[in-house]
Amino acid sequence: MIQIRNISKTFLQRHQPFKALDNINIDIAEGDIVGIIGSSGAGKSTLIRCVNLLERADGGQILINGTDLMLLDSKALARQRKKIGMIFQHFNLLSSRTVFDNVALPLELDKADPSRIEKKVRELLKIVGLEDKAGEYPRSLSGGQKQRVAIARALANDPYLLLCDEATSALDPATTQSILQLLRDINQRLKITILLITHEMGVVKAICNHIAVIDHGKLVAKGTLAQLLTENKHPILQQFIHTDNIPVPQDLYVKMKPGYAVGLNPILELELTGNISFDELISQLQIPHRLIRVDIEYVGNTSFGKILLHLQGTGPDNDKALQYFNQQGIKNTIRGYV
Ligand SMILES: Nc1ncnc2c1ncn2[C@@H]1O[C@H](COP(=O)(O)OP(=O)(O)OP(=O)(O)O)[C@@H](O)[C@H]1O
Repeated sequence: MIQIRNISKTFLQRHQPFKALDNINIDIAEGDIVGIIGSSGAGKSTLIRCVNLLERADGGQILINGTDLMLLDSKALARQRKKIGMIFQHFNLLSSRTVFDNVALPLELDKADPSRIEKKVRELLKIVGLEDKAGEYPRSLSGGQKQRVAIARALANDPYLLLCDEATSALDPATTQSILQLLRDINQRLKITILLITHEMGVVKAICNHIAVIDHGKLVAKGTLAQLLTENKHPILQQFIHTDNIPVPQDLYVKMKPGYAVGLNPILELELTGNISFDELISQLQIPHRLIRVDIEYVGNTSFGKILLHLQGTGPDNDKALQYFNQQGIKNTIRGYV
């Protein structure tokens, strides 16, 4: 269990104190993947650096299974730090060392014997899928491969916690997915708790069980993604929900009329914001209809996103359906009539 307790951090900016973190409290359970999100300058990097004391907070506690890292002397802190791995946006590999030697570095610093280093590095390279790259130099690797090397290096001392500072921000979407998959595997297979910071909502949606939202140095929300989307309306969370209108397909668009006329049926855009699941909505909609487009995501037992629907019941039936949506608090917009 990792407990971040009352962590504040003040920097001097042009001789003036600036509070980058203001009394942050977060609990991280063993085996969790926690994402810290927030806009640029919110304090994410500062917070993650306070966790392994790369940055020393003004006050507060960083409790790891009850031990407060802030109170340790430098020797004891160094011992604890070995058990906290960290990866960065720009990988931070040593260009003069091969892949093998980059991964071996923490073990060499720890004065491990060569046979143990050999065995451990081979094992780590296998975990990250780079067994065949041991002798290469970082310059000949892709961004994703470099991050894999950095992950292997971060795992060298068998950490219980992995800190990821914008670890996928320099990678393309496909590579991002593969690195996230690797992080998920590591979390599950090696039982390593992960604390990551990101400004990419996709990253959080892909792997985090819990989320903390930081804004101007303050913790403004925390919980599961589903909880945050349903209970907390902080503007930063709205980015999770699709806001663009769904385009009406061309064949319907050309026939669409702006107002009701006898024989026409409404084309509706519905917005699901977590209060009802898509499956439940469809099962409750007991009138003829056609789903034109569904752009939703499942988060836990709820659904978020938009649906374009052509109601095809009788006039009164269509009205009843609209009434039902309103009663359920489902935002609905009539885009036109066909
Ligand atoms: N060493 C420092 N000296 C002075 N101010 C600093 C220092 N480090 C960070 N800050 C300030 O603290 C605030 C938070 O910075 P931080 O890097 O933690 O934000 P962030 O949320 O990680 O942003 P980004 O996503 O852009 O990296 C910023 O206003 C930054 O200018």
